[in-house]
Amino acid sequence: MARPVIIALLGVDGSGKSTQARALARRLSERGVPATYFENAGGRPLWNRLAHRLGRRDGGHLFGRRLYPALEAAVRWLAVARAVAGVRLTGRVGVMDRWTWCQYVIMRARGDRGVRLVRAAYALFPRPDLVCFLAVSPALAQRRVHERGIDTEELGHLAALDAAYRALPEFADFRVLDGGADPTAVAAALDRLVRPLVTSGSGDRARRG
Ligand SMILES: Cc1cn([C@H]2C[C@H](O)[C@@H](COP(=O)(O)OP(=O)(O)O)O2)c(=O)[nH]c1=O
Repeated sequence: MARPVIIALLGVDGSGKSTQARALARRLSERGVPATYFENAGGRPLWNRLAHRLGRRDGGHLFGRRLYPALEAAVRWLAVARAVAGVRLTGRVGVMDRWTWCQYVIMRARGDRGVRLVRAAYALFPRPDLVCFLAVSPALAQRRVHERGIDTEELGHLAALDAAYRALPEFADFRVLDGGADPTAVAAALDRLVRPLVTSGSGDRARRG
């Protein structure tokens, strides 16, 4: 059985990952390349809702600065494991909204300890065949998050996330797309990068090189 293709979209909150990843999975499936969208979240909205209910500011405030990142990393580990199992069992292309790096980045941006430990725990996950970083200015990201109306983001935090992505040792291997561009242009750019990896009628990888 051929190893299924995994495509990951990364970027700060509001960069358009979810919108673009969902649309990409849909386009691929419509074109005869069965694809599934996976949201590899760390459960932050859930933790925050729980915290608000218990009268705390957010998940970090409720669980503390050591336990909260561990909980978030564990939830994301489970999500990524489920996504990897999903594509391996079905052979479908996996379009990943976030990947392991998002956890390291959020921990670095918050100044959490334990990134090396989390990296070790995530080391068993495969490297996606294509990783796209949707680059947006913190101001645009903040505006989009605000308009989405689910949560809010500090400008400084968005800038710290962006910097943490760019500081990743793997960043040079990511394909950087202008996430602030018109969504149809972003989708077209994604399609151009994805096309050589997939063959119509199957989720199998079109072998490169
Ligand atoms: C991609 C995109 C999203 N949006 C909106 C849709 C969402 O309400 C919000 C955030 O997009 P979303 O795809 O949810 O971003 P992320 O998953 O990276 O957090 O911005 C735009 O207004 N313009 C765009 O080009």
